[in-house]
Amino acid sequence: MIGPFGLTACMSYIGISPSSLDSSSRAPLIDVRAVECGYAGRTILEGVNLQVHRGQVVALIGSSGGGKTTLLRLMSRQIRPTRGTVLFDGQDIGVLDARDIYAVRRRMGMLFQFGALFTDLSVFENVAFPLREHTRLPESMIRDLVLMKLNAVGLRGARDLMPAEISGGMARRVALARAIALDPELVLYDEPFAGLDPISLGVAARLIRDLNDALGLTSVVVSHDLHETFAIADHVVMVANGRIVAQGSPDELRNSTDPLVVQFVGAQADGPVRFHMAAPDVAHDFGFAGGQA
Ligand SMILES: Nc1ncnc2c1ncn2[C@@H]1O[C@H](COP(=O)(O)OP(=O)(O)OP(=O)(O)O)[C@@H](O)[C@H]1O
Repeated sequence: MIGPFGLTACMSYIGISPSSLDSSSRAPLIDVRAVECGYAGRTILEGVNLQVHRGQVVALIGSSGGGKTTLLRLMSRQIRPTRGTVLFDGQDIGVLDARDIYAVRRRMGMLFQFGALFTDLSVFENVAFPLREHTRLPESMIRDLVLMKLNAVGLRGARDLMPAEISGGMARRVALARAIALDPELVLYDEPFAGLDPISLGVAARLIRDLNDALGLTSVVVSHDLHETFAIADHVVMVANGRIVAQGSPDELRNSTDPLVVQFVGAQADGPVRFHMAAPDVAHDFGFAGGQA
């Protein structure tokens, strides 16, 4: 009989080290050091230092366009820093070759913005997909693992449904089951609550926390929903204008007097966080003389 979430035996059977269960290790799982990066020569993040400790739920918050998703992309080596290093479990992932980065990514689960399910596959097959892609497990083991993951998100009973037959909140939970199918050590979530009603949102948030603790995961969650995020995070990191401008426990951020934090947590449009993206002069764009904007 296999337990509710998956066993060490299953993990080693599919070749994954259950090292996340080793709480004796004090080195951070993710260590972002003095990183600078950007797209097409445009610098987005600058001087970013961030440690994600094992077992924690870390929330990345901040205004739109501040660089939160870019930070997740760095952690999963979808992009490389132009300066500085990103260490995963002590390894500089910026210098790994394709084979090694593939091995590292197997230790990460990702639920990226609007991470859609495959519409022509059942709920069961969606969760089975990474197991079929990345392992050679026998069908009976795949079945047990898929049902365990679906059970963990409360949807074992939905296994035969198609994505079109389930709600948005349920689809997000199936995507979560799929993200943890390979028993990752780290799960990266990009706006996992986007578009959910308040009840589904609360359920999804609680699930992220519970799965994190039950499976010995480490989670990084980008979210605009401060209420739910503060309720589940151990550590909150605020990213604005390409820099980390504040970090601490949810209470520390709530009680902060830093104008940037106060502006964001208090949802004020005006303040130190730029509302406008850098753009040509207003007078230039609208064709009138300077000084009249
Ligand atoms: N693939 C890309 N190519 C070029 N520029 C990009 C790319 N992805 C993001 N950017 C730019 O990088 C900046 C940071 O984007 P990013 O998506 O990291 O911000 P964010 O904080 O996650 O925003 P949001 O909360 O709106 O998702 C933005 O100015 C964005 O336009």
